[in-house]
Amino acid sequence: MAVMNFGGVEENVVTRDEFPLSKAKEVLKDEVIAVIGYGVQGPGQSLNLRDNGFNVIVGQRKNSKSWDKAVADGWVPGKTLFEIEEAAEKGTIIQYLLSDAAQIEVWPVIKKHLTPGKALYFSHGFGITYKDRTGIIPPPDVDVILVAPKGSGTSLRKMFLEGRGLNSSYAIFQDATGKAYDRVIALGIGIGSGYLFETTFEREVYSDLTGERGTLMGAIQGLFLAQYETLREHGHTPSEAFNETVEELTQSLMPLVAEKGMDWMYANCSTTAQRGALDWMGPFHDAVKPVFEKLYNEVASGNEAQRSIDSNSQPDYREKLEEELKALRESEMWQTGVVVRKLRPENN
Ligand SMILES: NC(=O)C1=CN([C@@H]2O[C@H](COP(=O)(O)OP(=O)(O)OC[C@H]3O[C@@H](n4cnc5c(N)ncnc54)[C@H](O)[C@@H]3O)[C@@H](O)[C@H]2O)C=CC1
Ligand SMILES: CC(=O)[C@](C)(O)C(=O)O
Ligand SMILES: [Mg+2]
Ligand SMILES: [Mg+2]
Repeated sequence: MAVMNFGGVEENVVTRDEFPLSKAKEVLKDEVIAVIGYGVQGPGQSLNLRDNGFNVIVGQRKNSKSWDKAVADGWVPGKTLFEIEEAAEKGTIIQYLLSDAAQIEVWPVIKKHLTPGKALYFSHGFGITYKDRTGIIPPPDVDVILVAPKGSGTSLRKMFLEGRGLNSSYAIFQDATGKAYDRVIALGIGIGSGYLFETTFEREVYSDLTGERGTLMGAIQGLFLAQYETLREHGHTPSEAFNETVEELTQSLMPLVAEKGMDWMYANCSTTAQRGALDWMGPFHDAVKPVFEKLYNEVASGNEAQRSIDSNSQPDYREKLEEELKALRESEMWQTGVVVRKLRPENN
């Protein structure tokens, strides 16, 4: 484990140099890794593990779209693809990658097969941290570990195929065997993480729920829409409003931020833009800070988790989500986006 200085604060990180794939394979050579669930993280993690040469099987409900997808991805029924219970029985490491709500429902089945010495692996601190609400309380004689890729399972797979690596956090909740550290890091490297940074189950879920509701997904749409509406209400055309809100950000400016940070992006814009951005970042910060504070409190109190459990436990929750996504997709702003994307020269 390396101690690295992040802007003046020291943290533990594990890199591939220090814990190479060969070491990960040695650590896990006698393990059967059962990846339970084949939604978004399941495919990314299991395919990367398989391509990296680990002994991995998939557990998924039969007669589901995800089962058919697993077959299409080369998992073989009866050999490497099983019903959830059978996979849980065969696995010495159980990667619990059902949706967080489904994890509650299926828990009794998984628990039954958590015999001494096995490891239970999560990619979210949700089930364990909110145990009073999820009922997920593992037996004391198994390792309980976490690797949380910081991005979509789709990106985890895509970046792996490009020879890159998404970073992940890792945590140990319970070390029953004395092998939890080696197991968690080996799995983190095996699924294709670029590097791993240390956390706890609680800090992972609090930061993750805040991030996705905040800047990563919720806040960004709120911000985009507020600016788009303002421009439209003042007579600007859809293409002008969209380009000035979304397209320029994703195509030109965010890649500069990704490359060398915010000051670098600023420095590559006009001095007029720099003056204005430096003046207006304060008021925007002050306007949204109270919303972030409220959001964090809702996460830490468990209210957000409860809302997500309640809505995801409805039988028609997928249909309802799809309806809301459809409304987003059909809004003027995102319909404008469809046309704008088509106009990118590389897309035609
Ligand atoms: N989606 C992502 O990229 C990320 C997800 N995570 C975490 O990874 C875990 C898995 O998340 P996703 O891949 O998004 O899950 P998902 O929502 O795509 O669902 C995974 C699987 O659960 C199965 N499933 C749903 N309800 C079921 C039920 N009642 N009984 C049996 N199976 C059922 C589905 O068939 C699907 O294959 C969660 O803990 C999530 O928070 C962490 C980082 C990113
Ligand atoms: C992709 C990811 O890490 C999220 C946004 O936290 C999630 O899908 O839960
Ligand atoms: Mg996340
Ligand atoms: Mg999340």
